[in-house]
Parts: sequence; structure tokens; C-alpha cells
Amino acid sequence: MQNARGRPFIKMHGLGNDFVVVDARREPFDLDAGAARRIADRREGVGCDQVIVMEPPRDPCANVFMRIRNADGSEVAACGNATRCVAARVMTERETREVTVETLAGLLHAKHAAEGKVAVDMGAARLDWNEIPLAREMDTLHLGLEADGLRDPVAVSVGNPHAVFFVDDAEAVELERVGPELEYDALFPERANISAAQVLDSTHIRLRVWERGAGITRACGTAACATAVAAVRRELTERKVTIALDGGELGLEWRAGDGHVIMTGPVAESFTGTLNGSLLAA
Ligand SMILES: N[C@H](CCC[C@H](N)C(=O)O)C(=O)O
Repeated sequence: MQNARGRPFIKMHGLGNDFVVVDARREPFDLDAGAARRIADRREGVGCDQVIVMEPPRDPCANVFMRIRNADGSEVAACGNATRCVAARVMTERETREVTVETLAGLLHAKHAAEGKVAVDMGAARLDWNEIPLAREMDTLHLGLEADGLRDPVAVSVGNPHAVFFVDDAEAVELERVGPELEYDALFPERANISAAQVLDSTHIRLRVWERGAGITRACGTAACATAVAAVRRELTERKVTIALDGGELGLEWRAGDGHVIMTGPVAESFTGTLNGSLLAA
């Protein structure tokens, strides 16, 4: 039951990848696809890339459950930048240096890092075709997919599907045109996030992203994770890299041994507000 008075929210972002965050740990908040679209609408709503709901954890080892809906209303299992934002809020509340965030993709462990940043263990990268998922068995290191000059991507999942294209000049890619075509390619039964990655040197990558269900965003945490994995698999960089997105830099490490991807970056709160009834109920 939605609260007719409307629901308070916090506007947060990670490098400009922005979120409307609703805390539903004490009062349930049923975020359906239509409400997410209306809230995310930058003309009629609050405006954001994803709508995030903090809920009581299901897993006794977790401190909070994070529900994620893209601006198009689709519910997804991973959102790196939002994980840092939610983790920061819960660590501040609990006055702890670390926290476990539960998502549909599993438990993510986060902790404070230097310079006010937050480090999140995004779990093990998934590399098999059926874990991405792809529509048919294929070598995920070379997908044999191309569009508009982009070719030969690497597929990686960090709880959500990514196709990473390595390019000579990331700025030259017309992502707004080729992004939707690739997002909806039949090879991706659950669609895909599309990345254009330019390797600058063995520890630096420039990355631009067309996000599944959100379009071009100023940053995408899970795309940065996927790109770090893809670059190592292609032997283009070291395991620890700095990835420069439109909104700023993330630190990534695809850890040897357990194959977990560690992402470190900033968190910011923009403002608070109230979601009024017209946004919540169609
Ligand atoms: N568009 C993504 C979800 C948000 C990912 C991005 N905001 C991040 O920080 O990881 C998807 O549909 O999988």
C-alpha cells in the first residue's frame, strides 16, 4: 500500500550515474515498472538512471536488500554505483567500516576506502555463455557480433549482462545510435549493457557506456567491472586498472585466485525530496 502522502527519497549518484533511493526498511514500498518509469522521467518525474529501494535483508548475513529498476522500469540484479551509495548510507547509520548488501545477484561486501571512497566486492565475474546469458553456446572472449564499426566484443556478467567492444577512439563511437541496436540484439535474451572501451595503457582505460534500460549514463559500475575483466582476458591490461568514465574515475581489480571484481569509487548525496502520489500510482 503506497503512502498517499508520498514517500521520502534521497537523490544520490556515483560519478553522475544517478539514483532515486527510497528506504523501505520500515515501511514497504511496492515499486512497479510504471512507477519506476514515472520517477525516473527527467521531464515529468524526479529524473534518474535507476530507482533503488532499500529493503530488509532476506539473508541473515546481509544488512540490507537493494532492489534495482532501470529508467525503463526493468528490474535488474546488479548496479555497481548504486551499491556503493547504499553501502555508504548503511555504514554511516551503523557506524561500521563494512557492510553486506544483498541483491538478486547475491551478497556484495562493501567497505570504506581511502579518500571517502567505497570499495565493493562485486563477486566473481561470470564468463560462460549461459551465465551472461547468450542465446546460444559461444566463446565469450570473441562474440562475432558487429554493428556500425564496433566488432568482436567480449561478454562478461557481474550479475548483469555486458558486451565490451575495444575501440581505438571511444569518443568517436556513436553510442546513441549503435547502443540500442546492440542492447536488443537477439544474441542477448536478457538484453545487454554495451561498452566502448579504449585502452590507454596497461593500467588505464577510457570507457563510455550505453546501459540496458537506461541509455548513455555518465558512469556504469558494472560496465567498468566487465571492462576490467575483458581487458585482462584479452591481455590488454594488468589486473588493476583505473577506468575513466564520463563522470570520473573508478578503480578496478579483477582479483587473481577467486576471480572476484573489486570496484572502488566515490559516493555523493544530491538532495532529498518526496515522491508525490501521482508518481506512485498510475
Ligand atoms: N543498466 C544496468 C543496471 C545498472 C548498472 C549501472 N548503473 C551500474 O552502476 O552498474 C543493467 O540493466 O544491467
